[in-house]
Amino acid sequence: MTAPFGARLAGAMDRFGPLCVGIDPHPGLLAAWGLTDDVQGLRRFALTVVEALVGEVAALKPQVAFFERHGSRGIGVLEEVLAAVRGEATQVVLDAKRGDIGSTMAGYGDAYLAPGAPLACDALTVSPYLGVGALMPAVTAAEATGRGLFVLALTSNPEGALVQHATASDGQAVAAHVARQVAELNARALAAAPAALGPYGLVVGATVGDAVRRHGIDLAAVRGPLLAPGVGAQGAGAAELADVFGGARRAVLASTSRAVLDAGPTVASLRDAAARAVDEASRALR
Ligand SMILES: O=C(O)c1cc(=O)[nH]c(=O)n1[C@@H]1O[C@H](COP(=O)(O)O)[C@@H](O)[C@H]1O
Repeated sequence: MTAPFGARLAGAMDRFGPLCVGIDPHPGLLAAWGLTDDVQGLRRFALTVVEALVGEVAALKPQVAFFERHGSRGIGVLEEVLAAVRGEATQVVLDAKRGDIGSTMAGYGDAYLAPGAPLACDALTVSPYLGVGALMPAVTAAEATGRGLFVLALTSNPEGALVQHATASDGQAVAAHVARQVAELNARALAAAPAALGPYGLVVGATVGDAVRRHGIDLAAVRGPLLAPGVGAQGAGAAELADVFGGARRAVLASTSRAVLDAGPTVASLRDAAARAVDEASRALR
């Protein structure tokens, strides 16, 4: 790979605007598209989204659960999706939210971040709730291959607050610690290879209200991309994006799945819906 993930993503955001579209083949969406809830339907759905949106949006984000529910052949379709987007300007964020003890994280690093891995992606979503430090083998794997990670900090679902807003022994919120530790990873990576964005991002839902301000989290100091799900089906829009991210908004990659996927099954209608979502995100985050 030529440039590291943060530089590739920054380039794609400059070119296509600050939008990531999720590939979430829910059974209800397969039915709405007139597809069967099986591997054939899954394949048609996912490859139609790829055909419609590669070269149109900054990132695509396949959600592994909707591939895994079809077993090994569903994973085979995920491999096809990743192969179809690999090397394109549109980046692939694989949404697997992996998080485990360090020795197991090395296995996830091999699965998703190693060169030549069938499931290799540009960046992987990871969960820090076994400790940000436990993610280090994945950081090492990402660093070796110019890939990236998105670490969950403030998730878009209301249930996340109990854990993420909890106060650690030093009086800081758990999410603030996650942000600080990811900022340290980026500072190290950017010292070695300067770029517009570091390779380690945070996930901060567009639905989190004033949580960033309330917990004194300095998102700009992270110097990495801020993946903002919750746009569309979960209720957030332009106003919420502008409000949650404030001065860090230039680093935001707004993320939406159902709000665009609902427009299928045609390539043209998906492109139109994505173009409208790109416009809305661009205006909110300008
Ligand atoms: O990591 C994610 O992408 C993610 C984090 C989060 O805090 N909230 C969240 O909704 N997501 C994912 O983003 C997608 C949201 O889908 P829609 O609600 O249809 O836009 C789903 O695939 C979720 O798993």
